[in-house]
Amino acid sequence: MTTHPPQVPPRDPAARDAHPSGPPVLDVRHLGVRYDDVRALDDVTVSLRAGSICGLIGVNGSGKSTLFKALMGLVVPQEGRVELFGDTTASARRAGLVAYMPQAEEVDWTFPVSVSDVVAMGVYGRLGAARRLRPADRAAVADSLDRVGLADLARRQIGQLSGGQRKRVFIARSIAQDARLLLLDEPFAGVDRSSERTMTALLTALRDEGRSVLVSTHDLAGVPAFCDEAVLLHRRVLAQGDPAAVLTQGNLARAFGAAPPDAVPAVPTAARIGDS
Ligand SMILES: Nc1ncnc2c1ncn2[C@@H]1O[C@H](COP(=O)(O)OP(=O)(O)OP(=O)(O)O)[C@@H](O)[C@H]1O
Repeated sequence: MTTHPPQVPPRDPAARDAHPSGPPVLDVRHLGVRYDDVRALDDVTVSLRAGSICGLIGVNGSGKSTLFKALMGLVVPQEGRVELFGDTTASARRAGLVAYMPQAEEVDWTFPVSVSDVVAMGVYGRLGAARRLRPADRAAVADSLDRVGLADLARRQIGQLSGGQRKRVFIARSIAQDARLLLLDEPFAGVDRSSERTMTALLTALRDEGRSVLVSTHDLAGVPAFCDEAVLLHRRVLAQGDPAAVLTQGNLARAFGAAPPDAVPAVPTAARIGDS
């Protein structure tokens, strides 16, 4: 049983206006990443301003996960540079400014930690040498779990949660951390429509607080309503900007080989794109 599932908030332009565009929170210039002879990213230039949600779209193998890993310093690019909040990734991570949710299969869910332990990892960075949770830290953990509707599951082992609940635990951890930039690699993969709606509502609320989100997704039809910006990736950036301008038939045809007829934004039903 979960508690207090967040409601889908209406889009609030006033809240967006409270966070005018300033310096980018994420600034990637001419990034190139190779794995031996596989060129995963080539001359990728992307930026994201504060208080916006950017959808990262591309077929399997187009380089989305590699981009997240390069942003987190988990792969070393051969070309170009990454700046987060005008500084290096290492500095942004040390300052707790950035949180990363890898794809589910990259996480060891059998690790013997509770839901609450995982969320508490978000506050460890700001603890002193003793690394002991203070009352305020425990309150931050509890509040974060409550916010994602998982307070009742705090003591459960992380592997005993459903796929959608696990994703919400990661979001709770980033809330406890007070991260300003969330990097989410396919958070909607394998979750049902209701859980997806719960998560998009949460992320929209976090965006309205001025946080920024880069999120990879195969749910093209959901992008225009959910995202402020979109990036279409196919090893290179094929298009970026306003979702309606990015998700054109022509751009989708370039990204997916042929534009999937049910994947264009005008179609109300959600469409998921598999391997090309
Ligand atoms: N560790 C690795 N070693 C060698 N090649 C890799 C490695 N990781 C990824 N690749 C290759 O790099 C390219 C980009 O992979 P990446 O995982 O970034 O794509 P993706 O867009 O995230 O795919 P998906 O949607 O399937 O998650 C692919 O050709 C992939 O096979």
